[in-house]
Formats: sequence, structure tokens, C-alpha cells
Amino acid sequence: MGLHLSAQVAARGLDVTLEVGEDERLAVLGPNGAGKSTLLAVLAGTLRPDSGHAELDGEPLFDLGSGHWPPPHRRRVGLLAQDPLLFPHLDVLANVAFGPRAAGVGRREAEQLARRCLADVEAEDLAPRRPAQLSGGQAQRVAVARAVATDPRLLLLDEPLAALDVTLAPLVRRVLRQVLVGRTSVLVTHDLLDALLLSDRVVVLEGGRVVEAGPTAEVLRHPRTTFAARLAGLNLVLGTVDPVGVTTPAGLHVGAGTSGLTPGTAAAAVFAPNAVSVFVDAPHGSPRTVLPARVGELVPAGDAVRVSTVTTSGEPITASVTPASVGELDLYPGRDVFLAVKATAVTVYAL
Ligand SMILES: Nc1ncnc2c1ncn2[C@@H]1O[C@H](COP(=O)(O)OP(=O)(O)OP(=O)(O)O)[C@@H](O)[C@H]1O
Repeated sequence: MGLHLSAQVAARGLDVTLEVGEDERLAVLGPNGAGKSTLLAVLAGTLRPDSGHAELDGEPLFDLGSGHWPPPHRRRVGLLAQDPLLFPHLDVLANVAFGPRAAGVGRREAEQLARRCLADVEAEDLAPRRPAQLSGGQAQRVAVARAVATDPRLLLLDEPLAALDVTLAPLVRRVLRQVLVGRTSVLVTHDLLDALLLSDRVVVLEGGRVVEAGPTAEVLRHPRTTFAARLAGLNLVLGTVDPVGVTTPAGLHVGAGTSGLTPGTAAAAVFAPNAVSVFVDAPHGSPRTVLPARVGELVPAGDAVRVSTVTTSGEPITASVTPASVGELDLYPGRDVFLAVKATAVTVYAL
């Protein structure tokens, strides 16, 4: 039960196999162009892959081996996009009742159902309004009600909170959390908070392939790919286990204890930006633990500044420094610096 998908779309470089358990919430993460929207389009039925098949709750969703490719409205798959896409000429109640009506439910019953769905998203009182009379957050809640009104067996969510400003997103997020209970869903997001609050498991796509998968909290706590680490706001350096940490291919060293890990095996060192100190002159100490790097961007983040750098051996590392030290160190994009990583703040994972 749940979803099983295997699909290949050569023109978009997509080649994925994935499973979503029954009533499980899967988040799909990945950099721009990784194939996330393509994956949703295949499931929704708007993009026909070159090959592949999918089963939903034990029944075929499509099977290109036998030419089975039902249109979107025959799939019992609901889609919630970034934009609410409500019909402007229908009031809210009619928008939500539209799907059930199209599926053959009588007017009265469809409207009762629509009212229940609106109540689930705390939007009952919006029933008589036209979409133009709704705020962005209200419209998106109505879109959630419309997406579930047909009782889809699979709910697809494509960055559902991305278009909302920060004050409106929390209510829609809370409503989504309630609505997703007891449903099989696939959520595409760039947002760490959404992944944490709206998914049980994540897959990370890169270049059209699944490069990482696991329970959400685990992937974000123990990220194995640079993308997942950055999403979690952490730095990740790959290398091999040495007696006191990780040695990068360039011979640099990061970390402290690696108890229980076998020296020489592939490992990742993970550390937060505030464990990284930035120097303009090489600090004293073992040269192996000092990472020469070049400053990329400087981005304010709360009361700190995030300094993104790339080491001379190519590892992206982000440091978090105070605004005062940006001035004192005279940091600017292109500046050559030295990084030191606080050993006790590094966690090492075997890969
Ligand atoms: N309409 C299209 N025609 C041809 N190629 C496309 C089209 N849309 C996307 N692509 C390509 O397919 C690949 C996957 O793109 P896709 O939009 O699925 O990525 P994504 O992970 O959703 O990215 P983003 O995070 O930017 O939305 C990319 O190489 C992209 O350039």
C-alpha cells in the first residue's frame, strides 16, 4: 500500500525510484533543477515519462510498459501548488465543491462536503467570497480545502507556502499539518521548517536521482550530502576517518573524536557555522587544521553575518560571525582568509 514509483524522463535527466508508505508524508528536497517539479508532474499526470510505472494503494497509477497513462482527473491524485489557482468567477464554496461535482456528486452533498473541508482549514466563514476578496493566506487555505475535497489517495504539494509572507505561512502550515494526517503525500520544498513539520521522511534529489533518503529528523541531523547539510544550516566536509576526525582528500583535517569508527573509511564531518572562526592571517597551530579559503557572499542572518566561503580544495564552508568582526577583519567577497573549525563542535559520521 502507499506509493511505489519508478520513472525516467530523459529530456529532464530524471531517473527515480521511490516509495511512500501508506499515510506517510514524504518531502522531496534538492537544489534548483534537480527534478522535483518533474517528479510531481509525472505523478499528477501532466508529464508523461519515457518509461516507468507507479502503483498507488496496490492499484496501477500508470504503467508505460502496457501503455496505461490515465489523465490527471482520473488519478485520485490532488495537487496543491504555490499559487492557489482558484476559479475567479466562482465563490469559495463553489470552488471547493467543484471537484466533487465534476466527479458526479450531487450539488447539495458536494456543498456539504465543501463546508466540512473549509471547516478543516478554518475557512468556513469565507464560503460566500470570491477569490479576489481573499488574502494570500486565505486563498491558499481554500486551495488546501479544494485539494482534499475529492478525497485524493495521494496529495501532491509543490512549495505550498513559498508564495506566502512570513506572517501568513504559520497558519497555513498548521492547517496543512492537520490535513496531512492519514494521507499519503509528497511535498516539494526548499524550506527546512516545512520539511521538519510536514514530512516523516525525505528524499534528496540531485541531477534527477535520489542521492539521500531517510527519516526527516535523521537526515537533517546527520546529513550525508552537501545539499542536505546546507539545508539544515550545517557545514559538511567529506573525507576519510582518521584517529581524531576526518581527513579531506586535500589532506586537511577537521574534527575531534571518532570513537568506534574505523580509520580510513569514508566519513562526513558536520559542524555549525558558528563553530568556524575566520582569520585574515594564518593562526598558530597545526597547519593541517587551518583551511585556506576565499570569501564568497556575506549575508545578514539575525544578529550575525553568514560568510560563505570555498576552501582552496573546493569545500563550501559557511562561517557565522558578528557584524563587528566583518569590519575588523575587513571581509569582502573575494578576500582570502583562513578558517579554523572548533574541534569539539564537529560530529563525524561514517558514510
Ligand atoms: N518545460 C521544460 N522543458 C524542458 N526542460 C525542462 C522544463 N522544465 C524543467 N526542465 C529541465 O528539467 C530538469 C529538472 O527541472 P525541474 O523543474 O523538475 O527541477 P526542480 O527540482 O523542480 O527545480 P526548482 O527547484 O528550480 O523548481 C532541469 O534540468 C530543467 O532545466
